[in-house]
Amino acid sequence: MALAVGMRVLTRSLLRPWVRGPGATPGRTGPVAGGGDCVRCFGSPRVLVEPDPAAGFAVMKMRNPPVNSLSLEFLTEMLISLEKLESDKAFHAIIITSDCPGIFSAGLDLKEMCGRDPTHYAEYWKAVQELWLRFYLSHLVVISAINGVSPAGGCLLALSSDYRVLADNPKYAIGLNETLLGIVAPFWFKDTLVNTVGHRVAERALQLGLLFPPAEALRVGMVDQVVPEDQVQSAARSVLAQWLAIPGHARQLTKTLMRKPTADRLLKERDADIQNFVRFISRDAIQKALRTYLEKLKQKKS
Ligand SMILES: CCCC/C=C/CC(=O)SCCNC(=O)CCNC(=O)[C@H](O)C(C)(C)COP(=O)(O)OP(=O)(O)OC[C@H]1O[C@@H](n2cnc3c(N)ncnc32)[C@H](O)[C@@H]1OP(=O)(O)O
Repeated sequence: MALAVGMRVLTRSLLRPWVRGPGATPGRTGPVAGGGDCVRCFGSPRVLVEPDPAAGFAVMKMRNPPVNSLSLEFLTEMLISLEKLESDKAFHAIIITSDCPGIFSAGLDLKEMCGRDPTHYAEYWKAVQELWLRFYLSHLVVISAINGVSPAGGCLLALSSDYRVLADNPKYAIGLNETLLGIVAPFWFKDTLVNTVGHRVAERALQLGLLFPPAEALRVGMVDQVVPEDQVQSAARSVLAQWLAIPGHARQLTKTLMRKPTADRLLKERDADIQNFVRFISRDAIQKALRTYLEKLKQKKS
């Protein structure tokens, strides 16, 4: 409920210029790759959308510095931008990438899961579920141009897309590392990974909390392509051409056929999954583990 209200308010306040249409008042302007201003860009404080309606796609850039952690506000803004693009017939695809150097996304925001009350945990988890459901089932082609490290929730976001291009930098590891934090990836994180890399690879990766460097990620099928760092965006654009050449209705129905059973598992148990999360995350031992982990991240600097 709170999420729905939040989304309505944000939609009205942040995206109005685009709602009037690309031919009318331009949206927010900003620098784009290759120089110049992007007169049609729109978005919100944490999500910049660079639309190319003539080519049928938009680039969604995550910019929630320093690490694109998926806070409640950030999740909400991403959902709004996705909804906007989905409801505009000019768009058939999005490329999701990061505006934070070296980081695709650090995953769920640990501060949303630490030292808060059960109502907050429930609201947050519902937003996390919603993000996954919407990206996983989007009728748009979703390509991830992964230009940084992407642990846990960052990896889940990438796994929810249809195709993943990863920059070839040994620092850009990707994986579901929840066990390293002393927490357990929920069944729908696990299902998404199994659907991508198969049962055996997922079983080992999940138990050990493995973060795969690019060559390994490619080998196990966690990503589809590894390219030199300066070619991630162009490679994502190139691959889009192949996806967009397929008749849209056939591709969309096939995507639904492949993914709906996995999404339905969560949809059927959504409230129970929220209750489980709230119970689990509220435990003293889990709160202590998260605090210790956050502390370790801070100490790393000194
Ligand atoms: C049933 C329960 C299931 C719950 C499922 C959870 C899934 C998740 O996604 S849990 C989150 C898992 N994420 C991680 O383990 C990543 C943690 N972060 C890192 O490893 C590193 O930050 C990085 C490799 C992403 C980046 O390293 P870098 O050296 O560039 O930056 P840092 O100095 O480490 O961080 C800067 C700043 O950001 C804070 N931060 C980092 N990650 C998170 C996060 N996930 N949530 C909130 N805040 C985060 C970090 O503490 C630093 O903060 P300060 O500047 O205040 O010290």
